Amino acid sequence: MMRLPFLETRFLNRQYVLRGRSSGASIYTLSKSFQIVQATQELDSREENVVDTLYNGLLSSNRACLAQSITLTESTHPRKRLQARSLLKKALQHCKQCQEKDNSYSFRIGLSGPPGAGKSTFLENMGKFLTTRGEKIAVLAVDPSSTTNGGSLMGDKTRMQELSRDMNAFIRPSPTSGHLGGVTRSTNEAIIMCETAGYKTVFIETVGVGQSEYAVADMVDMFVVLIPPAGGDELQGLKRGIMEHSHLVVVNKADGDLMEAAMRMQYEYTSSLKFMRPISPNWRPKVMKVSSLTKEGLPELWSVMQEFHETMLRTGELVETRRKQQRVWMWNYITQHIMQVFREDPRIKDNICRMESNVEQGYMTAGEAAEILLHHFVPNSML
Ligand SMILES: Nc1nc2c(ncn2[C@@H]2O[C@H](COP(=O)(O)OP(=O)(O)OP(=O)(O)O)[C@@H](O)[C@H]2O)c(=O)[nH]1
Repeated sequence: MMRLPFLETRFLNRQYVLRGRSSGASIYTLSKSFQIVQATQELDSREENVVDTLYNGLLSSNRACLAQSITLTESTHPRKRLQARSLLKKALQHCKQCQEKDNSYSFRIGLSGPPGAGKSTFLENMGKFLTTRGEKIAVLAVDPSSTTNGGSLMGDKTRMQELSRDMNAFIRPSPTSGHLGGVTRSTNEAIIMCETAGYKTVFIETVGVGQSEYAVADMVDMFVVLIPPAGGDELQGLKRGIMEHSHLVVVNKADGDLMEAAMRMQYEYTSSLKFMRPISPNWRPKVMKVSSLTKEGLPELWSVMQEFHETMLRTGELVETRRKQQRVWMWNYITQHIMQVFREDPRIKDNICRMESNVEQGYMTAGEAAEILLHHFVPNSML
């Protein structure tokens, strides 16, 4: 047994100690059979107190505790990660008990749409509509662009001002750092925290309609795309992707001079549905139009959303989809993390470019280059 600061490492037969991040934030043992065990250590009594206070705060729906709990899950500090894990375990147990007791499942809704489609206005007014009916709603923003430009587009603006003052609403801007994997992981965990705090309707909002936005589709029950009535060529090109991923397309700004264009858009999208494979065996995607400004169509839209939730619960599809999603995410995180460790490994880093060039120029097959790199990484592996 070998001791490392903060972490206890278990050595199985042939294992290699790897630094998970350049900051040395986490240390992993990698076994011969590629089994990865993240070393852990018990929480001390102060840390346990922190976790208990946050958990009790969540149960009493304390918004400050909810915000702190989410911040904890976003931390990459090893001690904080340990606390986050302990808190998440309690939170998950609580959610599971609620589900088993009265089959009460939260409703996770992904909302995407190009900039300017009216997402903030929509969430502000839909949110108010729901909170006045006594619902508790959470809005979590995910800004995939923040992972490449280091800043959050959505965090910069003051959005949903009225809703943010509403005691029945909780709004959280996007985490501003980390790679997409990190951001989506934080969002997954933030959803659990919100649900533990009694926010039974959780909106996950992303800017844009592209590949990274569709990642959000894999963490929600219902994926909704909000589009403006006149989308131009760009939106036209994305139409197929939008239709393939969405349970519901909402044409916003169906008011005043834009009403006619909104109707045309609704018709066009409805027609193209005929040529699409249904996204679910129990639900046929719908195209609706609303005005977030005048609030027209919002109650009808909510009825359809509820119909979806009820159908998915009744048929068991919601539970089944969530199970699949969790499995997929687990492997996504593992893959992302291993790739990061691999690329940053000093034995690999300097050789990557050379191997890529060898492969590109035909001096080596892709398989051979991969084998060489993997041998540097796990010298005794049976490749
Ligand atoms: N006429 C009309 N205008 C709307 C409606 N909803 C939003 N808008 C306007 O559209 C513009 C963009 O609205 P936002 O809510 O900021 O849009 P967004 O999608 O959140 O934009 P980003 O934050 O840039 O992604 C604003 O000027 C809104 O007033 C609507 O239903 N009807």
